[in-house]
Amino acid sequence: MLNQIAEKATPEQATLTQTRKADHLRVCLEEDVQFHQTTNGLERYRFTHCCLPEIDRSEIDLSTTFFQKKLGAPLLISSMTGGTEQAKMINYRLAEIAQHYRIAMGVGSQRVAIENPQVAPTFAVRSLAPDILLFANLGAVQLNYKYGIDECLRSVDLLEADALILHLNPLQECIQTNGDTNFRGLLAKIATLCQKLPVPVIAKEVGNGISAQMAEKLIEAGVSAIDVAGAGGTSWAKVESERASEPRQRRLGTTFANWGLPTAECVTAVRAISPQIPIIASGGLRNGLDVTKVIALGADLAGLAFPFLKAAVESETALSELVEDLLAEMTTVLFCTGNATLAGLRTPGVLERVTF
Ligand SMILES: NC(=O)C1=CN([C@@H]2O[C@H](COP(=O)(O)OP(=O)(O)OC[C@H]3O[C@@H](n4cnc5c(N)ncnc54)[C@H](OP(=O)(O)O)[C@@H]3O)[C@@H](O)[C@H]2O)C=CC1
Ligand SMILES: Cc1cc2nc3c(=O)[nH]c(=O)nc-3n(C[C@H](O)[C@H](O)[C@H](O)COP(=O)(O)O)c2cc1C
Ligand SMILES: C=C(C)CCOP(=O)(O)OP(=O)(O)O
Ligand SMILES: [Mg+2]
Repeated sequence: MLNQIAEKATPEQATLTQTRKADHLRVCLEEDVQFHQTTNGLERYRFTHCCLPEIDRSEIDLSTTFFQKKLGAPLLISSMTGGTEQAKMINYRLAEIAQHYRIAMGVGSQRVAIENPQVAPTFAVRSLAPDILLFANLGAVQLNYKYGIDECLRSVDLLEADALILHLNPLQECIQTNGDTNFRGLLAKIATLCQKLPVPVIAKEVGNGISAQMAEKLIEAGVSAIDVAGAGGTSWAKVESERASEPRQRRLGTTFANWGLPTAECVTAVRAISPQIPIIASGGLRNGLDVTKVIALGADLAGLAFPFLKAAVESETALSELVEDLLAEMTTVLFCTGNATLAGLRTPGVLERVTF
């Protein structure tokens, strides 16, 4: 086992990965790395206001199911962190809030724990959140860098996860110092993994979006859900640009700062090619109005990363206030569109494209 690890990561590499994890938290929290020119696209949609809802607001039900698990609301704390002491504190706080409100949660890439098993406890949140829908996370590209079913299984087992998220981040790896940019032949490897892994595989971008064409290929390969992670929120070209020490590499990041497919476009396009595939919408969702809009557009779950990070580092109170605000906003949308449940949001005419 130790030989196997040594073969896949030198101690230097393991330390570099841990430093990168710390950098990602610091840069996201301290620098402005959000998209500005490119938006999530949801401003193009408006709910049709209902002046006479004929329902009691207190009876509105936000619950839903995803992968056969019941959730209190269609919310996911998107994959973010692990591998450092600060990451551990963040993951533990996130897990406690997820358990309290019965919402879904992902952890950050577990590559850092494959390279250095000592940091595995920074991810191990299952005991704090025994009932939640919990997602493991690895980069798909690692399948081209000696990772296979064993590393995927170890990541899933560490969390007792309900599914494995494979992140697809070609732009980020281009800007990242020594990024992993051999993406050749990955679709076939993803297909093999989907067959062998005992839990579902979810394909996820990191903020540049998944097109209908690529979603079709991933579904064909056997993934059980798509997290579009579109443009409009955290820009990973900006994050890696901030980390880069070489001026020309920084420039590459700023040139591509606004690259990607807006989240709203991804959700509508992916839903159009597959009526059944479970869709997670994420990328730039910042309030309960955004969440209900993506549900109305055809998503099954809505993921938020940066807002949960900001609240988690602030306090447990900030985290519960964030969730309470999201729930109040979602409830208000249901009430003011005359719907008692989320299903009603997909009724034709409830969400309209703004035409003027
Ligand atoms: N984005 C980056 O990381 C960096 C960008 N640049 C350069 O800056 C220019 C624009 O960069 P680009 O990334 O494409 O665009 P940005 O996403 O940075 O900005 C686009 C627009 O958003 C506005 N904006 C920027 N920051 C904020 C903020 N914190 N809150 C609200 N609005 C904001 C700007 O308005 P306003 O003009 O009023 O600021 C601008 O109109 C380019 O020439 C780029 O090369 C250079 C270094 C880094
Ligand atoms: C600090 C931080 C670390 C992240 N790390 C990961 C990761 O390890 N794996 C992954 O799939 N996505 C990762 N993401 C990306 C988010 O899951 C999400 O796709 C992206 O940030 C867009 O969502 P947002 O606009 O709500 O932040 C990370 C995001 C943040 C803020
Ligand atoms: C941070 C995001 C958005 C995705 C993963 O980034 P990394 O490229 O640092 O992840 P690993 O190589 O450690 O898997
Ligand atoms: Mg990587």
